[in-house]
Amino acid sequence: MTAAHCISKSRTYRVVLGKHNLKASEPGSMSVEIAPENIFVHEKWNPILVALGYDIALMKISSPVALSNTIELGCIPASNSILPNNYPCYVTGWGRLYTNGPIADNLQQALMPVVDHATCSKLDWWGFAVRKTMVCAGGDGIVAGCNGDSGGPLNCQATDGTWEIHGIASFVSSLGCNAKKKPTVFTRVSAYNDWIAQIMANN
Ligand SMILES: CC(C)C[C@H](NC(=O)C(F)(F)F)C(=O)N[N@@+](C)(CC(=O)Nc1ccc(C(C)C)cc1)Cc1ccccc1
Repeated sequence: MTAAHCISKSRTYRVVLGKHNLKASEPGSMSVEIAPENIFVHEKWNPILVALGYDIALMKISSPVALSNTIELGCIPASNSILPNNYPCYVTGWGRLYTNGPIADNLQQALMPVVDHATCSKLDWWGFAVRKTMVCAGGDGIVAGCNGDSGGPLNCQATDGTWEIHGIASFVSSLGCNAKKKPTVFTRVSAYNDWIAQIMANN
């Protein structure tokens, strides 16, 4: 699962599993080529109307993957589950370490509390650019996702200890990744359970 805005017709993709340092060869990792017909971008995604949402895509891995201590599953949340304001989640990714900075070699993680829709859609926050099909996190003016984190997960631990992927990194402010009152905006995965199920059932 990734962001629709990461997918372009002119590129081919491979999924790399179990990675930590992108510059090292790591025994616990493996990579899988993805054929174009196995990439499913939400049909309502519009790259010039990012604010409408639908920034979600799925890739089907053709061969089974062995789970290990470096390759584990993240769970899809229950349909329409909404996390409360300040719920602790973590953004992870190899995106820029700060606005216009270098991308990370090692996978980074950052604690970013959820910002509820009521707050995130305030006029001096994201206003109408954020929909209920999105989830916001961060916005403290310090910690944020940044470009290159696109398509990455917002990881939130459920009360039973399982890790759920509540968000797919969609956008940050052009004023700067960690602009105050501009939390990182994620596609809310729990808004797309039916679409995900339909794609998986038909492919
Ligand atoms: C490709 C765009 C549509 C989404 C892209 N997303 C990301 O970088 C992500 F957050 F997912 F990691 C982004 O935010 N790109 N920026 C280029 C910013 C951007 O385009 N943001 C944005 C914000 C809102 C909207 C719509 C919802 C009004 C569109 C784009 C990153 C950036 C930020 C600061 C300095 C330099 C680069």
